[in-house]
Amino acid sequence: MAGRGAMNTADTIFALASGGGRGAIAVLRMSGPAAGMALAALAGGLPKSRMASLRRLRDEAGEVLDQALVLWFPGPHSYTGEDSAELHLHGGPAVVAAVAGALAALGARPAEPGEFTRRAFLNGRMDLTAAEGVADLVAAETDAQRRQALRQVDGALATLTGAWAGRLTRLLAHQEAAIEFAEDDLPTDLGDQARAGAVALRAEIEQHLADGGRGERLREGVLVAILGAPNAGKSSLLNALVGREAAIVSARAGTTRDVVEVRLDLAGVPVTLADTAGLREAGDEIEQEGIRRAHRRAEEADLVLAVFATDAPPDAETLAWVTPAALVVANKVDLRSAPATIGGVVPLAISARSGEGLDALRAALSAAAVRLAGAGDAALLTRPRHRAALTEASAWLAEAEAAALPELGSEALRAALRALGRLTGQVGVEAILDVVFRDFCIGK
Ligand SMILES: Nc1nc2c(ncn2[C@@H]2O[C@H](COP(=O)(O)OP(=O)(O)OP(=O)(O)O)[C@@H](O)[C@H]2O)c(=O)[nH]1
Ligand SMILES: [K+]
Ligand SMILES: [Mg+2]
Repeated sequence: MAGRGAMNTADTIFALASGGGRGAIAVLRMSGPAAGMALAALAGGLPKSRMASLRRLRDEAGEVLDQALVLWFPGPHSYTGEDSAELHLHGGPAVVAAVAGALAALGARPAEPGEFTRRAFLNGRMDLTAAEGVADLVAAETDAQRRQALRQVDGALATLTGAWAGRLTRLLAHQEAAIEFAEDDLPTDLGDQARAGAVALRAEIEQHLADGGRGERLREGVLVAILGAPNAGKSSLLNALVGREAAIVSARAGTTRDVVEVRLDLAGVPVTLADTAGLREAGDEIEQEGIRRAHRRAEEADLVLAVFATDAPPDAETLAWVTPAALVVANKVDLRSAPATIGGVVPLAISARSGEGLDALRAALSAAAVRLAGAGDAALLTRPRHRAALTEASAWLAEAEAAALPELGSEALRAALRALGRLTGQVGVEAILDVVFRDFCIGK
């Protein structure tokens, strides 16, 4: 066993690559050493490479299972790097089940989630960040997410990391040379050069680390918590923003208890909008639990939307959440005009009932979402794993800069290089493979 993957790559695997359920066409893909044999057995011979051919598929008993387009991708120039095939079947569940049964009878086994891409990585067809990008692309719900994932598939993060690793390798060479020359008692500034290079490189890495977590947030979605006193109109506002009655609205204070969450696409950024229980001291046990949940969600939120109603004075509980980072809303301007400021902030004047001011609020929310998550067009870190690797590389560079002896500096530079290698999957891969591929879907 090569040690790079826990699953046996001697197996030939297959999986439905298109979505489950009934569809016009279902794509079954397979990969592995027996893919050619299995395809030939099913289709009565191997078709031309990478050309779609219409074939009758038969099982071992000779029964026709379907008429399908079949594609043959001999390795190593395939997605996985192995011999692979695709069967474009009629999309009925019985057809898919019959063909899957025939493949199993030929010795292939159902693939694990992410196993195709895992094999592509193991066979050097892509680096780890590109593999992660594939998972993100499949999961992308919005334009900005799609752009970010595609950039990562295209190698934006790997290219950046590779360039840093190249520079580090040169620094290391300088440092090693400095050690050699020092033994020969020759004066040299190679060590100083290496040190200066480390300083510059660390500054660049730190700049990327200081990205405000935008890439990660775009992957996960931005969380916006709607807070306010009972009856401020939080649930009405949520409903108005999503255009449906997602939350119960009533004239009774304390209507909302559980947190009600809806998903919105704002300027290509996925946003979860959380409606919460109105903040107040009074109320029964259930309402108090609701208020605790409101506070918890607000603490977790990337953005707080503080809602006040023009027909009541601003309440202290909600005012406590008004910060320069919060969006402040004065609702019910159809009843009374909005105050100039609330808690020192100019509020957005809206009416959840008449719709006044909602476009401006939507624009403000979109701008905040893009500020928090980016638009998907930079080579950003998209996972905690990336951040951890770069943080470690930066720490080792700092160590190299401070090293009292050139030998210690060399050691630290080498450690920094290893940290960068972990990001793209060149080093230490055993420990992270399962983490990376666990959130893939089956068939990818
Ligand atoms: N006139 C007017 N009434 C509104 C507006 N928005 C909400 N209301 C009314 O205010 C009352 C409370 O609205 P909700 O949306 O339930 O308020 P809430 O903040 O979710 O209340 P809780 O869930 O109890 O905390 C309802 O009777 C709404 O119809 C508005 O813009 N103008
Ligand atoms: K209410
Ligand atoms: Mg409510």
